[in-house]
Amino acid sequence: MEDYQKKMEELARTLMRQILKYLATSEEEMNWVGSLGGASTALQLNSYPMCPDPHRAMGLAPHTDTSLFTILHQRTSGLQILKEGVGWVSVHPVTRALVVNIGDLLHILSNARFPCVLHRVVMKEPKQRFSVAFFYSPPVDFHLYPLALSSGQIPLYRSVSVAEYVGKKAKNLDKALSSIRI
Ligand SMILES: O=C(O)CCC(=O)C(=O)O
Ligand SMILES: [Fe+2]
Repeated sequence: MEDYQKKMEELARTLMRQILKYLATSEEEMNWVGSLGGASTALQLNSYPMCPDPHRAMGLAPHTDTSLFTILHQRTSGLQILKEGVGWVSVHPVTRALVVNIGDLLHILSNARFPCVLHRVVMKEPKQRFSVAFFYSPPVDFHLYPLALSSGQIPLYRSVSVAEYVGKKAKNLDKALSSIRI
């Protein structure tokens, strides 16, 4: 497990660097990743027991993750994401592939260019489900705000510390993002 967490930390840092490059973040703002050496990470093992009548079983209620992003390992079906204009779409496991779910903090940081994804777990099959979620976030005292705005682009969100945002999310799950909207 420790080894897996270390590998995920390396992967998350690489991904974060690529995302910031894609967003055309300035040199100064890029230093931000350096400071993510002290990123806050968590590994969560999820188990969804088998239910003989899957129609009566609830997996995981719809939510967005509070992280920058979450790297998910899954071997059985059940995960669904909400696709705008389409509805709930299943994300089936692919051998040797990981799923990356964008969370609220990257949504804010990227000024909604990397939108967070609403997802849930449904237990349609009479089969136990396991998943391993690696949450990648800045340190709790970190203040984040929309980065890499070109001239004329307006920030959609005000600056917020990770701790403040986590508090808002705990109080008001689905209204946290809109509560910091400018
Ligand atoms: O089990 C899953 O695939 C979803 C887990 C998840 O969304 C979470 O832990 O936040
Ligand atoms: Fe999640």
